[in-house]
Amino acid sequence: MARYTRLTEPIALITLNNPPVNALSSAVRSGIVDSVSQALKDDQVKAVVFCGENRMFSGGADIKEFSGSMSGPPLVRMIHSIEASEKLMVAAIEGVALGGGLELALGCHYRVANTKARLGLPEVTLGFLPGAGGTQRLPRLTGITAALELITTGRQISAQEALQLGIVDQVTEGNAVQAAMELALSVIGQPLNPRRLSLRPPVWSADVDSVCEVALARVKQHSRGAMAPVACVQAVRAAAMLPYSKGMEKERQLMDTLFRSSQARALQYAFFAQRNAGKWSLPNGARWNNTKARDVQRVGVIGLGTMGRGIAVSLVKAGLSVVALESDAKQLESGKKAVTAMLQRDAQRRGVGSPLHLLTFALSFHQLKDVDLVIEAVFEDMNLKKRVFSDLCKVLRAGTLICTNTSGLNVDELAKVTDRQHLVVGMHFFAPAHVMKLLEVVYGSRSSPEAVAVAMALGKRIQKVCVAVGNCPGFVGNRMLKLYMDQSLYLLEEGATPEQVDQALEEFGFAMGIFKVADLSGLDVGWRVRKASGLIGPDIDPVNPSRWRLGQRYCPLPDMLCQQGRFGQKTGRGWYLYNSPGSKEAKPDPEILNFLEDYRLKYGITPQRISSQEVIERCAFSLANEGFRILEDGIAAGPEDIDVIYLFGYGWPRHRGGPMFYASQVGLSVVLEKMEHYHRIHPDVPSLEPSRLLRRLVAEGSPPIQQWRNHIKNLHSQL
Ligand SMILES: CCCCCCCCCCCCC/C=C/C(=O)SCCNC(=O)CCNC(=O)[C@H](O)C(C)(C)COP(=O)(O)OP(=O)(O)OC[C@H]1O[C@@H](n2cnc3c(N)ncnc32)[C@H](O)[C@@H]1OP(=O)(O)O
Repeated sequence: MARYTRLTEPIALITLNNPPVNALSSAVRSGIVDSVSQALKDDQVKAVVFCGENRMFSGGADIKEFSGSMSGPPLVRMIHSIEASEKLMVAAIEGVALGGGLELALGCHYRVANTKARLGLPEVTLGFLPGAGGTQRLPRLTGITAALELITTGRQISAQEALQLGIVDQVTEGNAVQAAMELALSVIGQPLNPRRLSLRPPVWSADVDSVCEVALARVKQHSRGAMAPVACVQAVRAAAMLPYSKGMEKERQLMDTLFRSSQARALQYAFFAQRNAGKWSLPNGARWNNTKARDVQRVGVIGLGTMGRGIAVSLVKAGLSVVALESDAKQLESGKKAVTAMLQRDAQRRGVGSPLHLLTFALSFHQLKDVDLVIEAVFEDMNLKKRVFSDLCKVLRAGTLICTNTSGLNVDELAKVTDRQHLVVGMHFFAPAHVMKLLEVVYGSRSSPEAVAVAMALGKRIQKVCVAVGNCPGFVGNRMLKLYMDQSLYLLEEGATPEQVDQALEEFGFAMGIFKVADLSGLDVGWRVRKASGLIGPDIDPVNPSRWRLGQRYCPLPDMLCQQGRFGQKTGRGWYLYNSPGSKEAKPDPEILNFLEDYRLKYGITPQRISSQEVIERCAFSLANEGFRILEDGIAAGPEDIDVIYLFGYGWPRHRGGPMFYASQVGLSVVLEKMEHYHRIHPDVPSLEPSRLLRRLVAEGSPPIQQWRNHIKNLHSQL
């Protein structure tokens, strides 16, 4: 796990060997300790160079170990003894030096990095802080301001930036191990004390307190209730105010608290859930590792509205060649302008050449004849999409995949109009498609494993977090969203205000409350969908609309707002008031409060006091309850996939893991009890009835979330 090599020069090489990222597992730490002791015992060895196998220094401490009982040599002590060693220690950084990996390098007396290396302390993203001395050593190298920024954000930096900040001593285009050896030979014998960071005074900033206050205010504003960024500021402040040993005590204290927190558990769960999502599986047994994806080079994008533009930009940025099609010249021209401007801006920002040569704009389907895959992104209308699909079949080569960017329409129904049902899948992007990371890849009943593999691989290539999901109305994300939205609306009927609901959700950690999100997306979008689905029609009285549709409770409030032309931000009025159409600052609107009061009076609803706790329980538990139904139906392969969808597509706070993880943390029996309670009070809302899977998991002793997949398998095998 750490290989010791005695070189001909007076140098020993210690190679960390724990693929794929050389994480500092207990075995690796033991290997390092043994190797260092071997080097110290060998009188001929004057210097030690640390490096990683496969040109990868280290991805840090082994995150998997954090959920068990930690054994082996502690990282803090190991790094301390490396720093205190009487022999010269040099880190040769290639690939990445992250977290504990960088902390190990900071314990060395010199650091050399390859130009392509990336360095960082991302522990904050896992719910704690660089607890192996990173909060105390880094500020002593870079000064407080830079250390605060790096540690509180977890940002990874290039070798070049690391050199500018003083984190590495040398950057090389060539082999970092070779360069580290040469550096070692040139400094052997020089005093080591000045190189021991723990002995250095911190690089003082004129006013540590005010720098830390500013940092604290910034992290509080962005952290949405996450504790780790705040603790990171406190630890770095200690580095500036206290001697090293006291600073280390503070780091340890803060680490102890964070390490045990549910937030750290949630963030570490999210780390693995995200990586797990790529390991897709289908109910027929096809999986990521038994299905080959063929290569895609040329993609057609149909429709250059908001979604199509974002999709085209994402594809071109990843180096794919794109044919973008519109139905008329005017729309093509406006799409072309927008896509070109987005790509040029991006190239300018990143300091790279413009990729516009990869783009072709077209008005005729015939120009798509050579593409490997098409993504249809026309208006969300089944008949229109069907027309596009059958037109496509007339021009596409036999093996070309047809993907639909629908947010919830039936993929099987669309596939039926084609001559290649096995090559049809959904690719549900989220707006704005060039920014949002999530991609739901929707397999229909006839989609071939290869088609799913191709869509997943393409999604990964354009840097999306892809989740394979089954075909049902709304798929996973929007199917759950509907119930979340319904609950929020019922809360308004029962006495809450949009601000009150949003405030509770934002305090919980959502990036934005649901009513602000609705205003941003445009209330008319849902209105159109409800009209198309027959929920609103000529038989509904527009003045006194019924609160009962299709056999269950229905809230007509959003329809009534739309009738008043209140479509949200774009019209300057929605659930909130805006200074002008298009402006973003949402202000409470007294008109809405009167409107809600009149509505309750009209329907004889006595307003109740709604607590924040009730808002969270009804919204979050409804999401989880529907998540359980999705698992029962086999639409998602596991709870982690659902959580990834909510983390990357719906602003669920990462430090709460996702709705399914949250339910597991609150306790499944508590969630069951609450759902039973709310269903008793609101029997007209069938979705509040606890799902079968939730009941079953509780009956089986509420197993940890990592075991739910087995229970679901058993449930399916009994059906
Ligand atoms: C009880 C109270 C006690 C309290 C006190 C406790 C004191 C304890 C002190 C401990 C001090 C610890 C201080 C240090 C902490 C850390 O170092 S935490 C880890 C910090 N590092 C990271 O966050 C990096 C995470 N990894 C990445 O960002 C990326 O993986 C990568 C390294 C940049 C590589 O990316 P890519 O090539 O895209 O590959 P991936 O798909 O992401 O990963 C490949 C597989 O490797 C697994 N993996 C990656 N990193 C780690 C890791 N650090 N530990 C374990 N496993 C890791 C990843 O899950 C993938 O696995 P598979 O999916 O199985 O292939």
